[in-house]
Amino acid sequence: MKILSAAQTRQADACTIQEEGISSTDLMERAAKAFTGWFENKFQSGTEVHVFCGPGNNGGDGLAVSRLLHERGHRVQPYLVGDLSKASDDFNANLKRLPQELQPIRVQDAAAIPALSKSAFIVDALFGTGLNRPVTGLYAQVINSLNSSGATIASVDIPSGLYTDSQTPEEGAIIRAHCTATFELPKLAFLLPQHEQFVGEWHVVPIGLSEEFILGAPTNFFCTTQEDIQQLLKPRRKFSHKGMYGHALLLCGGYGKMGAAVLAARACLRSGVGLLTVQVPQAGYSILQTAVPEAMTLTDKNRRHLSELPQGVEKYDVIGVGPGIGTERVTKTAIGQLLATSSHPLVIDADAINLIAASEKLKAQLYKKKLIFTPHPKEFERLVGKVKNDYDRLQHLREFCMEYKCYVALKGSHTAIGTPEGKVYFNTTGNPGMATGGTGDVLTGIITALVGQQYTLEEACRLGVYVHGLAADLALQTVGEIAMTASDVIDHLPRAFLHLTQPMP
Ligand SMILES: NC(=O)C1=CN([C@@H]2O[C@H](COP(=O)(O)OP(=O)(O)OC[C@H]3O[C@@H](n4cnc5c(N)ncnc54)[C@H](OP(=O)(O)O)[C@@H]3O)[C@@H](O)[C@H]2O)[C@@H](O)CC1
Ligand SMILES: [K+]
Repeated sequence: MKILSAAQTRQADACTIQEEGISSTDLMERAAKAFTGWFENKFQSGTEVHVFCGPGNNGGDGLAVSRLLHERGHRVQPYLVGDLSKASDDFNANLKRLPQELQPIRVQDAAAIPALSKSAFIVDALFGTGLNRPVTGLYAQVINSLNSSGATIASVDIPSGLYTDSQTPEEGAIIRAHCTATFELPKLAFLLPQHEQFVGEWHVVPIGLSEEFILGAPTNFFCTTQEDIQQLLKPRRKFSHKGMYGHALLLCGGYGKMGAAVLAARACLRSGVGLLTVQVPQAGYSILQTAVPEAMTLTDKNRRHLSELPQGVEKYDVIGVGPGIGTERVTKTAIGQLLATSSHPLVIDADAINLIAASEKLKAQLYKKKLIFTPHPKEFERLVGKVKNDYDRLQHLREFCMEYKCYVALKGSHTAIGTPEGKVYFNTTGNPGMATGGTGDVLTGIITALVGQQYTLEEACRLGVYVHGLAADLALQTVGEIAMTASDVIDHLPRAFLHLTQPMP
């Protein structure tokens, strides 16, 4: 699913109106109906709803939503905030459509801002994608007052005051919504961790914008949906054997961190790899053989750390490296050898990233390789330097991937996968239960297995990240967020793959 800019969203709006031969008020009615349907589904009927409308079309949506909720039996109070001399045509059209018994309250100065109780429901329709400067003055006072009321806030399209696709200036007030229903496509701002407190839980509500326009609109940003993933997934062939699903090598584990190797290996095997060999320091031999009997185990000459590559390293289809390996000098040398000699796709995680980030010599060896990096934000900053904010991080992600022609799965609530073409795919599965030691090792194992099965590097990243999050979402139902461990994620990989191979409803 594409993510469009605010300007493109306006164009999509205009294009739809022209294509369908409808008026902009008709499209607004569609949007308001979609929002109202979502709102009623989410909250019980008969609730008292306070709808705050700004002067533009977002405010127009608010007025139409007020009328529709009123018709559905809710107690509704619309508010018209600020100077309405410049109100949009569709705002005015919907103001006229308000029934007699719905008298809007004008809020033209701070004294008129109502004090709302915690139990109230607020619909935030002050500003949408047409916001063109930070919100200050009376509008900011209203926003601050709504935020501090403790009432439940549902935003129309986007929390008012938040910029759709660029950094909101510090001085701008922003609604802190509990939930946001956005029209047709997700907005870039929703996918960035720095906006968690504003956007809350978000939902996309379709309003039938021109498919043709969306298809042709250029963008670098995408959200991965289940449908996208199901189209990527390759069924296993009837006349197949283990040789057809790749032989993966994992270089993982170190003294005191053998768990990382066990987790990566188990996840790799649960993700369909044909054969798996794991090379661990000598101290890990019995651990691996006992914990993961399906894997073949090789031992390093070093007792505690990775220090060498196995013989015949060319025979593997893919190599996953990093979980639990530490940053010893001997390990750095081995990583250097791997980068210098290997022509295989490499999945690089954890301390392998840290070692590369700290060495210009290793970095210089990254060119012309088939590489996937799976850093968390701290590891990513070690690679690219300090970032100023989440938009800056995205820009660094794109630049790094374009420079080294590599893939980076930058882990987070919406893991962002950067590609050599400068595209970014945001993931849509996963939950806070995954914020626990070892889940990253699991992801390394999954992606390594998928590359081994001949998925392209891009497919392996998108599918791997998605199924990793989906397994955690399925685990949520039995273990919950607090108790979730990385092993729970592995244990739910079978159900996650099954879920993806079942036909869409
Ligand atoms: N696209 C779609 O698919 C559909 C979109 N729809 C809806 O339309 C929304 C976009 O509407 P929009 O373009 O009228 O912009 P909106 O956000 O209401 O604000 C613009 C107004 O605010 C003003 N203004 C701006 N910044 C300001 C500030 N900081 N402080 C103070 N004033 C400020 C600006 O006036 P200015 O002073 O700049 O002249 C102008 O009056 C969209 O989010 C969705 O809800 C649906 O109805 C149908 C399908
Ligand atoms: K809004």
